[in-house]
Amino acid sequence: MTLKFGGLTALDDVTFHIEEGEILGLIGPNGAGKTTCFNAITGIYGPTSGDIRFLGDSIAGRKRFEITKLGIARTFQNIRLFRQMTALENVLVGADAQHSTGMASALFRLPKHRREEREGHERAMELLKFMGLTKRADELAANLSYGDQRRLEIARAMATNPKLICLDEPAAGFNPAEKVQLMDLIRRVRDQGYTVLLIEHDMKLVMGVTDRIVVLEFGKKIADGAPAEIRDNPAVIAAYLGVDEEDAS
Ligand SMILES: Nc1ncnc2c1ncn2[C@@H]1O[C@H](COP(=O)(O)OP(=O)(O)OP(=O)(O)O)[C@@H](O)[C@H]1O
Repeated sequence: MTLKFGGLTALDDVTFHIEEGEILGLIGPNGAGKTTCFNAITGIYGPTSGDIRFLGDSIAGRKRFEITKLGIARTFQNIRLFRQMTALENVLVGADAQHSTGMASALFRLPKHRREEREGHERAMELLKFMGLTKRADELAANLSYGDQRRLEIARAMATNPKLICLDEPAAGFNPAEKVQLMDLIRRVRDQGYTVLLIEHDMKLVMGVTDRIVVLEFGKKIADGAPAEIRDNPAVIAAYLGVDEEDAS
């Protein structure tokens, strides 16, 4: 796809694919187009030209809720939780995206709606448990620690029952020990049957957790391969020269 903002080409004829069940890393220096890619995949922007296909369907330019229903979920670089809702309620909002019953059955509390509500609650508690947040279920999201908020965002994304989950810099602000835990968590997410697309600046984390990596620079794809190939790729090394030591390590 190509995606332009006025005169600026944020994505220039970028092509890549994601295999079912893989953890794909999307990396590149600041401004390379990674978040724009996520925004196009999740329906925030439509591509200027080209196409995005998901399980055989074109999703380019579709509405966000349609894309969620088709099975793509995401987290954001800057945490976007409902801060005045509890952890559990945040996850329930995610689960609501998949409810098949509408307003009328909610108003009249029809049996199917009640069943969906009960199942949604059970699933939300399972997800909180998976994230190690069971004890935080009734706390306001705003009062959770930073790490717990990041994990809650992932739980909320998983609650929409996606096939593909897109994580935008999930390790931002984490210390090394938290990053190791996050790598383990991302692997466990994949092992539960989800496909994972990951934007991350921390090279150690990306190299350690992904099956394959796509590298963008100035809106163009400059490499696509296994972590070991990417690490030794001269174009990638050149793209990263001059960035912070932490990003390059
Ligand atoms: N809504 C927008 N309007 C105009 N320009 C935008 C918009 N969103 C992104 N851009 C521009 O598109 C380019 C790619 O930005 P993008 O945020 O996708 O990069 P990124 O690789 O995610 O960077 P970072 O690692 O800093 O998050 C940048 O030049 C950015 O300024």
